[in-house]
Amino acid sequence: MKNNNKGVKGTPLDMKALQKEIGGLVLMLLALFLIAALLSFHPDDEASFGTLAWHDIFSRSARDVAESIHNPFGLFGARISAFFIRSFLGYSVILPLTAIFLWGWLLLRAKSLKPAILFSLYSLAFSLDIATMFGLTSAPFSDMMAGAIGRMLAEFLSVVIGFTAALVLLSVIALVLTLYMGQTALAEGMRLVLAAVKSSVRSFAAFRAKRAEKRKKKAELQKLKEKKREEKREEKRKLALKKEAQKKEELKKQTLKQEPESEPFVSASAVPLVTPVFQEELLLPEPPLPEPSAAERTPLALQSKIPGEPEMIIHQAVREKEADLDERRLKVQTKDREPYRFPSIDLLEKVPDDNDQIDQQHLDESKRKLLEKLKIYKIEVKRISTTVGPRVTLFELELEPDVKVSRVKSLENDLAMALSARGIRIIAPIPGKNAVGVEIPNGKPKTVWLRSVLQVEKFKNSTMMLPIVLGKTIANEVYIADLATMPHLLIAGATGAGKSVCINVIISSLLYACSPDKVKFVLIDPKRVELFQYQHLKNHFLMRFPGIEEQIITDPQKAVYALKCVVKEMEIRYETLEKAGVRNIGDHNRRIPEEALPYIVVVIDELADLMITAGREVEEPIIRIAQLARAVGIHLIVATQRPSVDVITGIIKANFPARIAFQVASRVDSRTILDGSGAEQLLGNGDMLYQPSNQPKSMRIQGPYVSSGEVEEITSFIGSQHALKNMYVLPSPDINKGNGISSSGYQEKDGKDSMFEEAARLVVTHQQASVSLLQRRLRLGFSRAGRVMDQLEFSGIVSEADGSKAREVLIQNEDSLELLLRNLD
Ligand SMILES: Nc1ncnc2c1ncn2[C@@H]1O[C@H](COP(=O)(O)OP(=O)(O)OP(=O)(O)O)[C@@H](O)[C@H]1O
Repeated sequence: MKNNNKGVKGTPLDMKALQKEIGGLVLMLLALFLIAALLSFHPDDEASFGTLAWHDIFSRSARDVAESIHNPFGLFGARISAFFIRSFLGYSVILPLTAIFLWGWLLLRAKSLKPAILFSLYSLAFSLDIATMFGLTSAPFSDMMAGAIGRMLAEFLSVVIGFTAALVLLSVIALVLTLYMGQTALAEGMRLVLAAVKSSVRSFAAFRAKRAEKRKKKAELQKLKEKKREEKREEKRKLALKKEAQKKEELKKQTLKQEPESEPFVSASAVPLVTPVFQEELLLPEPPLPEPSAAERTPLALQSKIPGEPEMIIHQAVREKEADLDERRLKVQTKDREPYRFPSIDLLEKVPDDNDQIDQQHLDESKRKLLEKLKIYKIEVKRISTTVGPRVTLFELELEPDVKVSRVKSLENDLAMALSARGIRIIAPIPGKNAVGVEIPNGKPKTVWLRSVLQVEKFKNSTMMLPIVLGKTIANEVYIADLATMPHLLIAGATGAGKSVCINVIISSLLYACSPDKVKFVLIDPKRVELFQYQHLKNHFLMRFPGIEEQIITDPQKAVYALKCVVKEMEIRYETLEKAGVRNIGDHNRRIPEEALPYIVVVIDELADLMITAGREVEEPIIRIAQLARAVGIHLIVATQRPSVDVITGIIKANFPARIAFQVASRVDSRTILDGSGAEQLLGNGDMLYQPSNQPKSMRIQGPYVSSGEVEEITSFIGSQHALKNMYVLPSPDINKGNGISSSGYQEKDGKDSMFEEAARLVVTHQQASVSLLQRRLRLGFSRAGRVMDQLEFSGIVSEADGSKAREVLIQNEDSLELLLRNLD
């Protein structure tokens, strides 16, 4: 017989109800998420994810972009809200989203869906009406209320029935909807929504209370277990002590039996043991630490072993093979048949005689304090090995198997206090090793001189394209990186920490390694004082810019121009490579050596100064170069003393995988630069953490020191030579045609957007220069409209952007505009 049990769980009917409930809950949560993301819309987020496609949302670059996102729902929330506001119905979409919530609620409660259908229709009609109304107006916030659909409908209506009739019609529709439908559907809908919200809040509160109760119970259970375990341990200990005492007693009896006539002598081990404390008191003191003799101090790779302490192995410092740089061919002939001489190494000051002796006393002292502190926290160390670097010593601690690595990491501040030293850094664990690293500053820090790191075989025989010496690692190894593979470098750190010295070292390395045919520099120095010494390089290494005299750029507006010239050069180079049928500059130069292209190194010493004055205008070309220039041999070195997210924006960071952090004020600053802490513990004076683009962890390096006197010597030596006949002039961003790599996909004419002239006429007719006007009237996307506005500014049609103030239209009437457009042609 068939059982018709409708109410029993597990029947098909019940499953259906469950599915509906789950569906309802999902709809409610989705609606709440979308509403919250929409209300958290932040206009700056669009700039951050501007170049990130939807499908890149899980990529590595997305993680960096996500850091600069203001929307609390992250990248996804930011994109969704921007989609609703820009491409859909603007904020008016909130009503249809509320309708989704209502659907969910009614499904969950298994109620009739009629009110939801009514409310959906009403909300859709009402939001379309409102969005179109805002689309008709040009109030500052109207763009955000209308969205693309509202603007499109407004445009259509104003063409078909005119602006006034459209406004009247829409107002009447809104009134009718509010008065008639509103009384029924809206009232009902709102009542239900309110009921749903109240009930959700109540359920959530109940859920939280339940969880708190559960947690409390769990904690009590844990305590009970711990107590029992402790009791068991105590019992075991007592038993062991009892056994030990019995053993001793027996031993004593035997001894007394064997030596009845001997002198009464009480040895420490023969004393009957009553308590473990007594036993500890009777232990003989450890022999005093032997003073290290002079002979012990000198050899490297020695071992120290103090009874009761883990043995210490001192690693031998790497001895770099020296080489005389002046032995190579110093005189070469440039492409335009001018002789060129490389600077001699003798232009750098002689390195003071520095002995390699290890400060053994400081080493032992640091080790003792370190172990003492670890002992307090019950962290047992099996073995220690040390490597003495130029500024810090690395203690590698091999821990007992049961010690957690994270415990040592949490002691960073306590250890710093115990050793009364700044600059203690804990690496837990050391990558690839079963050990924790503790870096402790040396008692007597050593300066690493530029001459000493250039005079090595590694540099002399380097096959790198653009070798730059970054300094010495903790093992005293000279570290050379290839700028050509980096391919761009971000340098950040507090003022006075060593950024400028580092830039001088990098440029000097390149001057010692490359001829003027191989590398050229674009130097941008908004601080005006850092790079002026390189003026001497103007006839050999510095790029020229069309229309401006200066070769070292200090003015922010000229910096934007110079960067745009570099972007143009990059585009032309792409065309050249395409024509030659090669993939990168290396292949091109090998295939057509007579037309070899020089590498271009763009140095910006103080990005913050540029970002403050030129903002997005400067960010845009930097990002374009950073994203595309690697294959064509253009490399950026950007330094800043302000490691904040408004200077190192997510998108800049995403495109500079190789970074150097000098000492910074806080952990937050360190994170901004390196995505991890550590730079706040650095010592200044060239002590850096270098994050290579191809490795997950940063490494500590001591940067070399080069004085401004030495830089002056090198540059004036080069400047005193015959000027090159053919100087490299960058193309003007506007004059040259062609755009081989236009990533935006829109047509360009003479470097300008195809809508440029129409946009110019529009802003002059309306005497209003806003990006939203261009978006609305010319149906351009947000970023394209922004670019067109930049072109209008560059052609002198509108003023430059000034914070929140609207731009001014600089051309008063259409006749003057036509004249200007003809001249631009
Ligand atoms: N590698 C180094 N070795 C030894 N001392 C150094 C090193 N680098 C920098 N210093 C010392 O620190 C001082 C400041 O360095 P530098 O001018 O490079 O700092 P900065 O970070 O560029 O500062 P700012 O942002 O104010 O320009 C130098 O004058 C020098 O005395």
